[in-house]
This record gives sequence, structure tokens and C-alpha cells, in this order.
Amino acid sequence: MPRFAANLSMLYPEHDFLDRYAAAARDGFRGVEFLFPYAYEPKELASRLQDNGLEQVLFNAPPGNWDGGERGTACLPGREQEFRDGVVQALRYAEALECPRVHVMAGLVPQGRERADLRPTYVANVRWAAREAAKQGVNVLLEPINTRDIPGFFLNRQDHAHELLAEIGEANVQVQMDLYHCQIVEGDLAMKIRQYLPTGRVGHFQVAGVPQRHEPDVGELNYPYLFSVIDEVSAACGWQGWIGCEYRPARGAQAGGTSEGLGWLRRLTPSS
Ligand SMILES: O=C(O)[C@@H](O)C(=O)CO
Ligand SMILES: [Mg+2]
Repeated sequence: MPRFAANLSMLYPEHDFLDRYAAAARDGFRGVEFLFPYAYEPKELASRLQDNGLEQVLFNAPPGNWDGGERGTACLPGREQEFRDGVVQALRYAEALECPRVHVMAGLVPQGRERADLRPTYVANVRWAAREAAKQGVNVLLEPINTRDIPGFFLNRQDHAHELLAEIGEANVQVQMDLYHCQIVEGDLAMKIRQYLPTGRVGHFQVAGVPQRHEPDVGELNYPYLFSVIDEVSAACGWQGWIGCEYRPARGAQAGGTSEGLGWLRRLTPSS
């Protein structure tokens, strides 16, 4: 069975952020991920990891003005310096947290611009990020995101991401294959896992139930089957990554709500 990481931005909303590490460890997780660490000092986060025997498997580079609606700067002409400064900051955290993956969000297509016009900026920015990240053995991840959750997002499809990877041409750039987004935009998930996982260009998976982004056993997807496909393909191609549990627990911030909702995981990994 693949290794599962708790996404601390979404799981355990019943706890303060820093207490979510301990909650995840109590539930048997060995890895954690989250969106943005920048409100905290790297040392503080590193000690939470260490105290709870957890690995940091992924986090995001700064996304621009998130509260103002921005969702990344990689595709935005004129924002290159800010993009680079964000990558440098992210790599400083990656070093402190010993995290091997950083996701750089693509950004929204500005009003009146064509997606194709933004491609050169995106490719040049991600190439720059990849070369910086390679100096410390970090992989840069690109995530296609559905346009219902983030209307106007630059990168929506797996084939677009893999095409961009080829153009960027850096070995340490990979796709963050979020099966929740992929189902909403494209479907045909098992075949897409079989198509892309053996290429070595999938760096990370994320999961959530569709359509409400609750637990994986709530909604239209048959995750036990999809995990068995990931297992089968991984065994053949040697993939050893993580699956991020990036969902909003159906019980929201109710005490114990996240843990109670982990029955799907306990059924898959009875020893955890
Ligand atoms: O799928 C998501 O929403 C996240 O993985 C992310 O990084 C951007 O919000
Ligand atoms: Mg995701």
C-alpha cells in the first residue's frame, strides 16, 4: 500500500496549526504536507516534525497575494523577481524541514490574456526554480487544478503539465497528480495513472472525495481500486512517493472529526 501523508492545511481543523503534527502522528501518519509554512519560523516547524517522528513531504512556494485572490505567480509576466524571491524563501524552508518537494503554483490567467502568451514566462520561471532547487536536491512540482475550485487557473490538465515538463527540460521537475482535480477535469483516473506513473514524472499524488472534497470514501470515486492500481504500477516501475490526504473532513472542526473520518485509511492499512 502507498504511503499516506496528512495535509495539515486541511486535516485537523479542530486543532491549532502547530498541534496538528501531534494529531497526525497519533493517527499513524508518518508524513505531513501543507500549503504554506511562512507564518512560522522554520526551526519551530522542524522541531514539531522531530518531536512527532514525522517527515515533511511537500509544501508550496509563496503564491503571491493569496488573500487578494492570487494563486501563484509562475505564469505572470512582470512578476519574475517576486517569483524568484519566493522560490529562494521556499528553498530555505525546504532545507530546514529536509523536504524534498516544493510545489510552485502556476497562477491565474490575467483578464484579457491568452494562456498561450503566458507559456514562455511559465517555462522560464519554472526552469529557473528547478535549477535553484537542484542545487539542494529538491524537486519542483507542478499541479493541474480544476477550474471549479480555482476559475482561471493556468494549469488544469495532466497532458498540459507533461507537455510543459518536456519543454522546461529539467530532470527535477515533476507533476503533482491530485486525483480530486484530475477527476473533475478529465476523469479516466486509472488509465491516467497507468499512463503517467511509469514515466517517472509524477512526483506526488493527492486525494479527496469528489465532488465535495471530503474523505476519499465519500463521493463518486473508488479509491481502494485506484490505490491498488498505484500499487501495481509502482511495483513495476519502482515509484516510491507519497499520497497526500488533502481533503476537508466532512465533520469539519468537530472535536475528533478528522480521526473519526479516517476509517477509509484504517481499512486500507489495518496496522497503522
Ligand atoms: O490541490 C490544491 O488545492 C493544493 O494542492 C494546492 O497546492 C493549491 O491550493
Ligand atoms: Mg492538491
